[in-house]
Amino acid sequence: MARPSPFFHTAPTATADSLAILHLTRDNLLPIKLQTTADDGYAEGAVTNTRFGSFPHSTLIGLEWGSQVRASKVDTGTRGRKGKNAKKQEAAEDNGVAEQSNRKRKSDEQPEDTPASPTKKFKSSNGEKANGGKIDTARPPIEAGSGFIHILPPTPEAWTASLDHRTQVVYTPDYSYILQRLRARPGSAVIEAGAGSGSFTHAAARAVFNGYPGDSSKLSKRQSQGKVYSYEFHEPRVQTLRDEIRDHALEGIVELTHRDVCNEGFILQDNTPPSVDAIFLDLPAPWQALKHLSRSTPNSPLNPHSAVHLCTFSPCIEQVMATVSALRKAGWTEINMIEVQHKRIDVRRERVGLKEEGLRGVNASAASVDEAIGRLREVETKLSDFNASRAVTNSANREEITTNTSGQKHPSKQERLDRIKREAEERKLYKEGNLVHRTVPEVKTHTSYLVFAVLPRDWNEDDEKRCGEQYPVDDIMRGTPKDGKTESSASK
Ligand SMILES: C[S@@+](CC[C@H](N)C(=O)[O-])C[C@H]1O[C@@H](n2cnc3c(N)ncnc32)[C@H](O)[C@@H]1O
Repeated sequence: MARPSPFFHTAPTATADSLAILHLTRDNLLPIKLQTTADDGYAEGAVTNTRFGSFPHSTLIGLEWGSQVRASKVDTGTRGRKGKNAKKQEAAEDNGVAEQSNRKRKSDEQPEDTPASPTKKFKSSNGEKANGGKIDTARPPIEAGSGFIHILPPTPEAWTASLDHRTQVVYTPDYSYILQRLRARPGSAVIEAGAGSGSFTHAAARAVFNGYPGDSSKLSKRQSQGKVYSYEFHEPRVQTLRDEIRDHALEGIVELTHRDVCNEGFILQDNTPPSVDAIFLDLPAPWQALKHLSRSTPNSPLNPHSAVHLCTFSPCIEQVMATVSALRKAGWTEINMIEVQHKRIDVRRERVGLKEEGLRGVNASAASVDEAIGRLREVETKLSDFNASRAVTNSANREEITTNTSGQKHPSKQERLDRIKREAEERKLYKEGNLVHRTVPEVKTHTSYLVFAVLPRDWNEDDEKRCGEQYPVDDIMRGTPKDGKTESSASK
């Protein structure tokens, strides 16, 4: 029985030795492997350092997915006994992290308020730092109160948002649309070239997954094992993706081949061709690979029993034109081009008015003419009282409470802000204001043109004859199926 992939079978809680995604902010996610044993010298065991503080894995293991986790104070333990330089460097890192986390997030702030820091992300994506001495008994961690994160299960979407970018990647808005148009479903066989950073690979693997190799007894006779055939010609990328496929238990679902598909085609390592229903080409010159995607070439990688759906992903219109022209010449049909213009929509309550002065995330200008006039009157009265009384001559004391000729007490600005803050605690802020929505412009999606096409299955006179015998046209027109029953009697 194959080891289950965390992308297809997620335990209800985060377990040791499994992949988890730490959600730092909306655009900053960090993949880590949860460990029980420490190899980095922290007294608390394995620890992941983030800009929002340190997170011993013992505080993460066993949590339900989606839980909020507070940062902990960690003791560097044996890390402190390492070489002088390493010690210095680590101290600097620790100070940096602590300083950042204090500055960036008070314990009651939302992660979404803070912009992501891409430079930091992959430094800490390894999570744990250089090895120190092994620690067998981890010290219970103490809550630091400096920040928090959320722990998420691994999914292709979270992986895309957190993976180490070796290349431009295909983002979720694009690949969800592509996989749907390619009709990728459990049991499909899909070609993907080039595999690059493996973003599309994970999404495609989930789309086609219907069991592990060796479990074929669970499939019906008509079902085949879903599979992604990935190709990449850049050797270091192949090696990194191969390691990830192994770590994520996707071997058997994803078959990665180191090959230049434009020159060498889609033959697998064992010199056999795959037999696929769908093809996704994310290459600089996809039209050069089309000559290998014909039904007539020897060792054709196309499934002879079904129509084949194709998508190419190109950043410029010249590439699209070259691809479309090659597709037409090669007999592909239903050729069309799509550009996914994904927009993230921010929906929130917008509160406007003077009673919002000093509160966060509001527009504290007057909400109506009446409110503006009221405030002007207040200022006028205060000014005339001030001039009349001449009680305070020093401009620095103007904001102080004074008893004036009108007999009124004018609160200082600080008193007004304190009052507004007190009153806000009593208000149901989530219900107030106008519900507004705006598109967020900076959604991460590599805008490209998607060209789709379909290559129908080959059809000859024998196929026509066989089909005619199986579904006689005259009988169908008379409403008499092959077994002699009329449609109405058959449906009774
Ligand atoms: C934009 S990246 C693909 C990103 C990938 N789809 C993802 O979602 O992470 C393009 C990849 O195609 C690879 N490539 C370019 N020409 C190729 C060829 N002829 N055969 C195989 N791979 C190729 C490049 O090395 C690069 O890694």
